[in-house]
Amino acid sequence: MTVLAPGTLVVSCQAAPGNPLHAPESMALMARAAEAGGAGAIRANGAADVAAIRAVTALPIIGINKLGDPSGVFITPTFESAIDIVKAGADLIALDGTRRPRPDGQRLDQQIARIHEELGVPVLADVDTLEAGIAAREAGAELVASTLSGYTNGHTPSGPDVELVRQLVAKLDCPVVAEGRVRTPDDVRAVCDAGAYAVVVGYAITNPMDITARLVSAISTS
Ligand SMILES: CC(=O)N[C@H](C=O)[C@@H](O)[C@H](O)[C@H](O)COP(=O)(O)O
Repeated sequence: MTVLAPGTLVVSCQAAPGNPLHAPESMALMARAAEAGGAGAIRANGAADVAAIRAVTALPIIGINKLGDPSGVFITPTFESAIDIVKAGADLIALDGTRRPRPDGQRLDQQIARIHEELGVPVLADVDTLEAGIAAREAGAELVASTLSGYTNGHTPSGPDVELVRQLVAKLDCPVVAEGRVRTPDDVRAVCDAGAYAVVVGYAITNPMDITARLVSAISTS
C-alpha cells in the first residue's frame, strides 16, 4: 500500500458544527501541528477542510464526507459524496464499510468499484465487526479500519477495539488500520501489538473541547 506507509500515525483533523474550531482554517492549522509532531497522514472531513489541508501539507490525506444521519451509514455514504473530496486533494477515500443498508440502495462493491474506476483512488473501509471487514475486503477495499466498532450497536466502550483489530489482522490479506478511541501511548502500543498497519487518532489530539470536558469531569473537590 503506497498511499499510507506502514507504521503511520494518522491524525484525524475534524471539528463538527458547534465546535469553535469548526472551520477549514482551523483544520489546516491542526494538520500542520500534527505534521510537525510526526504524523504521517491526515484524515479530514468535507471538501473545504480537505482543500485547506491540501494547501498546507504534502502528507497523504484520507478524505471522508460525512452526510446524513449519524445513526446510519453517513461516512461517505454514496459514490457521489466522494467526488468533491478527491477533487479537493484526498489521496484515499474512507467510507462506511458496515453491512447496514446504504442510503442510495447501492451495494458496497458497486460504490468501491466506481471510486476505483472513476476517481482512481484506493478505498479504506470503516467497519464495525469482523464480518463487515471480511465483506468490505471482498467488496474491493484496499484497507480496512476498526473505525465504527462501538458506534453501531448502542454501546461505546471507552478504549479502542483491540480485539477487532487482532481478528481483522488474522483474517484479512490487506492492511488493517486501528481507529476509534485511541487516546494514549498504551492504546497505540496495544493496537500495534495486535498487528495494526497504521493508527488513526482524532479527538485525543484535535478536539480540545472533548479533552477539556474529560479532564473537567475528573475534577473533584473535598
Ligand atoms: C464514529 C465516527 O464517526 N468516527 C469519525 C470518523 O471519521 C470521527 O468522528 C472520529 O473522530 C475518528 O474516527 C477518530 O476517532 P477518535 O476521535 O475516537 O480518535
